[in-house]
Amino acid sequence: MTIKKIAIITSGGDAPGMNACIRSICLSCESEGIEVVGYRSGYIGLLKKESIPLHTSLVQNLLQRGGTILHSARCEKFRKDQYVKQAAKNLDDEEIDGLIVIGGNGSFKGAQKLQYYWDKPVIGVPGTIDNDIAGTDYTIGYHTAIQTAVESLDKVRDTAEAFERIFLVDVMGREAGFIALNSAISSGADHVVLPETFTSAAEEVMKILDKLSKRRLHHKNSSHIIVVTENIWPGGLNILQQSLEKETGVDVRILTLGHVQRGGSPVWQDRLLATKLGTHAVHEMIKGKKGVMAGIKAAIPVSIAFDQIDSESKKLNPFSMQMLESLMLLG
Ligand SMILES: Nc1ncnc2c1ncn2[C@@H]1O[C@H](COP(=O)(O)OP(=O)(O)O)[C@@H](O)[C@H]1O
Ligand SMILES: O=P(O)(O)OC[C@H]1O[C@](O)(COP(=O)(O)O)[C@@H](O)[C@@H]1O
Repeated sequence: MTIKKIAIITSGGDAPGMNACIRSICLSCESEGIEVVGYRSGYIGLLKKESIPLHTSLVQNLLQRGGTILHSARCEKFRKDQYVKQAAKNLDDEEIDGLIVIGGNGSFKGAQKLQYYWDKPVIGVPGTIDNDIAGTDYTIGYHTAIQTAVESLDKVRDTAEAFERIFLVDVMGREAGFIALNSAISSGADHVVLPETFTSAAEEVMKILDKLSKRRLHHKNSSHIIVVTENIWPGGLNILQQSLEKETGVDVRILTLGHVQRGGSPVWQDRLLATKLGTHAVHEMIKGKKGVMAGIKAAIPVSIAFDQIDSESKKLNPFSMQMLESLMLLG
């Protein structure tokens, strides 16, 4: 089948580098003589037929811009088959020959369903700060989110040190510890609470107290930074704050980094990844591939079928986890 016109959506949590990916898709299509449109706000735009032509003039200077010019959204309706069928019909009505979905795991579930009801190709590109998509080493936005977290953690260290305080810093990741683990290592944090290793609040408090007392043998009167993955602490971080204040007598403060981790100009790793994956997605579509994610393995673009993406298989790096245990005791 000849591809004459394709569409793009950005769906789920936005991530720095989504714009760079849109640019890459448009430029690759331009050189192949393919027309490109974008639907606004993910699957919502697809259902409302809200498309805009993406001329190459529109994507100039987009490489370095955070956010997504197409806007993003979570569309609950799309979980129902009737709406997926409606989207397939809308794409046919607009004579679209292929769809590229830039998003996370949820967006790919929608893309997989759409592929079931639509005979033209649907290709996913992993875009989420969480890096929680199996089958790809990295996702677009992940490196920028870590950079943002590390810059904040460095600043927190300055004020924590001045007051000899303990800081609990809440970072994003949904149910995955990739941002937490790597921002903790890169900022020299004293402890990290990860969903992958969390057992119970009581056990984690014991671990924290043990680390703090060992660290104090080396560094008296020092500050402590504890990075905690969001949504993990039963009852919220103020419960941990209270128990640490009680046990140590030290002032404990909480900082939630929140959505700043999703914003900002993408770092070079995300620009490069987004550019590679956007181009790869277009080339794969031209070759006739469908129902796949364009991912990256050892710096080489790969294609993985949606039904082969095993969400359990994406693990934190075991070397990093071991290293963290030994380094954190020394500061
Ligand atoms: N099981 C599903 N079936 C169909 N569509 C889904 C499904 N899960 C998620 N989606 C669609 O993908 C959107 C984004 O999913 P979400 O999990 O919020 O973000 P992300 O794609 O970043 O993981 C949802 O709002 C919905 O429109
Ligand atoms: O913007 P919202 O709806 O508050 O969502 C917050 C969630 O989105 C994320 O920032 C990104 O997650 P997804 O890319 O999977 O959507 C998570 O880290 C966080 O838990």
